[in-house]
Amino acid sequence: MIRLAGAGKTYAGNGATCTALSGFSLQVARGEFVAVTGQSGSGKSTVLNLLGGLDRPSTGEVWVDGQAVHALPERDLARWRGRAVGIVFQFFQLMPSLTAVENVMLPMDLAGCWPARERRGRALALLERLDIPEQADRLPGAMSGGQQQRVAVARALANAPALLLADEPTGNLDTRNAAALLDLLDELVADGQTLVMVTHDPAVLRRAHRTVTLVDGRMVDEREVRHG
Ligand SMILES: Nc1ncnc2c1ncn2[C@@H]1O[C@H](COP(=O)(O)OP(=O)(O)OP(=O)(O)O)[C@@H](O)[C@H]1O
Repeated sequence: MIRLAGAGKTYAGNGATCTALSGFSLQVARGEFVAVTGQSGSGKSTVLNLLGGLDRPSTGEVWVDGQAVHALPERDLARWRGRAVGIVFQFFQLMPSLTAVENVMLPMDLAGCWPARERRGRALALLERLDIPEQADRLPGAMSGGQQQRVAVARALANAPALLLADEPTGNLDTRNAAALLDLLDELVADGQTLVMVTHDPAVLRRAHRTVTLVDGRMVDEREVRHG
């Protein structure tokens, strides 16, 4: 259902070109959890950016849930992304002036996916799902990092995206909060959520169904993870 086929990304600037990704192919099944790893600069974020339509491939194709993302005109890309993809970042990136429930409602308001009268209830249900219903009316600045990241996951799920993307989501959390967040992400995957995560964290790699390793923009290893 998700497919990168021969995807490449080259950046041009100052007369030099930089190849961030080269001939990268990956298929992710519905409900699968794939972790992408590799050293700094190896191309991990580029993979995520292509899957999320935040960037376009220089070569190759990107398919998400039947949509040819590489072929979408610029004007349709942001709209598609808002409905089909949820993204969680290392530094949460919540709107500081909005409460937790308002942050979660924002993607619904922007995409117009759900009837206006249902959005607040849906956002509250997601905060409940992420075990932080009591944070609904608080501002991000008054929450711990772990709580903020849960709000960010709830926000990413607001439009029931076909694909959840996460870029080092535990990178700014302590061990206990990181483990709690990973438990919640495990539960979402067990419920059928497709997840692609960039990470350096060995604890995350052990939880994935499959890991993909990049070196200098190329896949050098792909392996199934044995569980239990
Ligand atoms: N906008 C850009 N312009 C020019 N070069 C870029 C751009 N974005 C990424 N690159 C280059 O592409 C390569 C891959 O970058 P990418 O961010 O995908 O790596 P990464 O594995 O995610 O790194 P990190 O772990 O440090 O986030 C790097 O050499 C980077 O410098």
